Amino acid sequence: MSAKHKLPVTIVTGFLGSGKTTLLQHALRQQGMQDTAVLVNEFGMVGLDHHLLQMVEESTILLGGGCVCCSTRDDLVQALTQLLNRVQKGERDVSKVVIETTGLADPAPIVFTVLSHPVLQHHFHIQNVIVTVDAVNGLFHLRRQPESVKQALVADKFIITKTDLAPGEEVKQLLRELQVINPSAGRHTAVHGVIDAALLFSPAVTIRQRAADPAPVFQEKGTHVQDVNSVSITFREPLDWTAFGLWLSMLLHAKGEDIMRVKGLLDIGGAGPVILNGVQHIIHPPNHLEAWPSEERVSTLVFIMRSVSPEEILTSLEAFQKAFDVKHNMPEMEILQ
Ligand SMILES: Nc1nc2c(ncn2[C@@H]2O[C@H](COP(=O)(O)OP(=O)(O)OP(=O)(O)O)[C@@H](O)[C@H]2O)c(=O)[nH]1
Repeated sequence: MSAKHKLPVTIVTGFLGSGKTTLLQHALRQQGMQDTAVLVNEFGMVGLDHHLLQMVEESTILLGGGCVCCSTRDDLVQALTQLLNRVQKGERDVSKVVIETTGLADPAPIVFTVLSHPVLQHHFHIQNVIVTVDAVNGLFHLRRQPESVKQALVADKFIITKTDLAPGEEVKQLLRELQVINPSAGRHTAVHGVIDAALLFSPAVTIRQRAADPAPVFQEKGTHVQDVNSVSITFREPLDWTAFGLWLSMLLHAKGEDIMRVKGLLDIGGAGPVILNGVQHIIHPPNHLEAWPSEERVSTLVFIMRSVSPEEILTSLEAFQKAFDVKHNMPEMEILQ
């Protein structure tokens, strides 16, 4: 396959909760995006993003649990190889591929995998590395979370999200820091994911040799997850939304900086679930879905945190239930990773 016939791959990365899924949901609905194959990778075994993306792109593939940059590159190879087979047999029309990474991924190994794999390198090329940066938490993440800096370093385009929630001066400061870290990357803003897909997916002009360098890939393999915990809590009966909200607010108030991400698909008694989205201490307005994505109607809550143990979360929940006499709803906990 000649270079010009290789399928373009766009990697969408960005720190936890910075708006990757929101950006893609919006982009995939636009004209010219119909033949896009989407691969989603999530930290922790419970994937929720693919449910959201499936609403716009029915063939969204969820890569296995863990982080695509260190533990599941084989999954990535497998998923791309399978996709290639289907395209070659004429079973699928695909004009581009999008890989949404976890919020903790180092995108360099993903780029390296595509560029160096003996089969993939002949059929795919990396067109763009898009990095979403949350205007509210971006500076904090760049200073505290090494993964956030690694993502910024390989960006072809920064998409600054949530500028509706951040003061203009903070946004300017964030832009200045990004300029210092990676002056060659383009910088754009998107509120609630609204951006022209043509601009988002236009080929990057930056040079990628740096990201394709294999050396850091193996040195850094897996290191970022060392002090990160992830836990999934399920409830088999509908939740009391008010009591639940109170508990979560109290928990985030106490541990705000160390709980990096909360995501939930919650049964609060309606026809469909509520999607809960928290980033650091901010809980975004919940999204009510009309129907459940699968037959099982179970509330799932996923926490990703640094320096907080899964047991602390469960103990806090149980203490709250006891103190407020919340009946039923005994949680089941599964420690991920
Ligand atoms: N106000 C506001 N909220 C936003 C914006 N972009 C995203 N959000 C909200 O931020 C939350 C997290 O967004 P996601 O798109 O799930 O973020 P993500 O990067 O895919 O999250 P992970 O996959 O967990 O890393 C959701 O509640 C979004 O609705 C924005 O520009 N403005």
